[in-house]
Amino acid sequence: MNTQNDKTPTILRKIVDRKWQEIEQRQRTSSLADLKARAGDQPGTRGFAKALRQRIEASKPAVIAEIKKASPSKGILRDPFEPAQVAESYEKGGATCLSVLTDHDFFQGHEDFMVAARNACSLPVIRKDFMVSPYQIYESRSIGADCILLIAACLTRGQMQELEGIAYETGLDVLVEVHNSEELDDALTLSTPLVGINNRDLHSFEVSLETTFNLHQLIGPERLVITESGIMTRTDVETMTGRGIYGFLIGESFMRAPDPGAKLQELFA
Ligand SMILES: O=P(O)(O)OC[C@@H](O)[C@@H](O)c1c[nH]c2ccccc12
Repeated sequence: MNTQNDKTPTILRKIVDRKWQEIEQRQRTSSLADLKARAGDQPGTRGFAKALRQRIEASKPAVIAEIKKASPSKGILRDPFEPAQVAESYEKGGATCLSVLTDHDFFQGHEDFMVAARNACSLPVIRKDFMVSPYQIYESRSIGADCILLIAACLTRGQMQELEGIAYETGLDVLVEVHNSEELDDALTLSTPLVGINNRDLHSFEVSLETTFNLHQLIGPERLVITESGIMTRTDVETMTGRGIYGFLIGESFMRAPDPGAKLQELFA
C-alpha cells in the first residue's frame, strides 16, 4: 500500500516516501507483533485531549509547546538542543501539552527526544511525525506517546479513518491537521475533537494566519481548534483569542529563545 495521491505536496511526497522506507527497515528489528505487545504493556496515557479541553472550554489559552531541533524550511533552530531541559522549562512556563518532533531525516528529531522530554515533566505529549502506517501508531504507543498527529495533506480520508481507529484502540488521542477546506472535509469525518489548522502552506512554506481565520468558521463548536505555525508575538496570540481561538501549537519562537518557558510566559502573560 502507498499513501501517495494527487493532493500530496512535493516536500510531503519526499517525506512520505522516506517514511515507508523507514518503516520497512524498522520492521526488520521490531515486528508489528512485538510493537503491539509493547503497546499493550504501557500504563495509561496522560490525557492529551482532556488537558486541552479543560482550558479551551474555559476560554483559557491552551499551549502545545513544541520541541523541534530543526525544520526543512528554517534549518537548525536550537543548538545546543536539550529536550529534557526544554520540557521542564515549558512545564514551568505553563504549557498545557508538549509536541516533540521524532522525524530523523527532515526535522533532526528522534524517538529518544520524545521519551526524554516526557520523562522530564508531567505533561501529555504528542509524537510529531508523519503517520502513514498502522505500524507507526503501535510504535508511538509503545514508546509512551499520549497522542499522534494525522496530516490530512498526506493521507486519504480512508487512511485517516483507519489510523484513527487504531490510535483509539491503543488508547492514543488524535490531532488531525488541515490547511484547506478539502482537507477539513476529510478531517471532519473523524471522531477526534482535536482539529489543527496549519498556517504554513506545505508547498511554499509560506505562513498566513488567515488560514486559521478562514477555516475556523467552518468548524462546529464540538471540536477543539488548534492554530498551528507562525505564532510569534503577543499580537498574534491576542488576534487569535480575540476571535475565540484558544488552542495553540508553537515551536520556532520558543525554540529560538534562550529560555523557552519564559518566552511562553511572555507571549501569554
Ligand atoms: O515552529 P512554528 O512555526 O511555531 O510551528 C509549529 C508547528 O505548527 C509546526 O512545527 C508543524 C505543524 N504541522 C507540522 C507537521 C509536521 C512537522 C511540523 C509541523
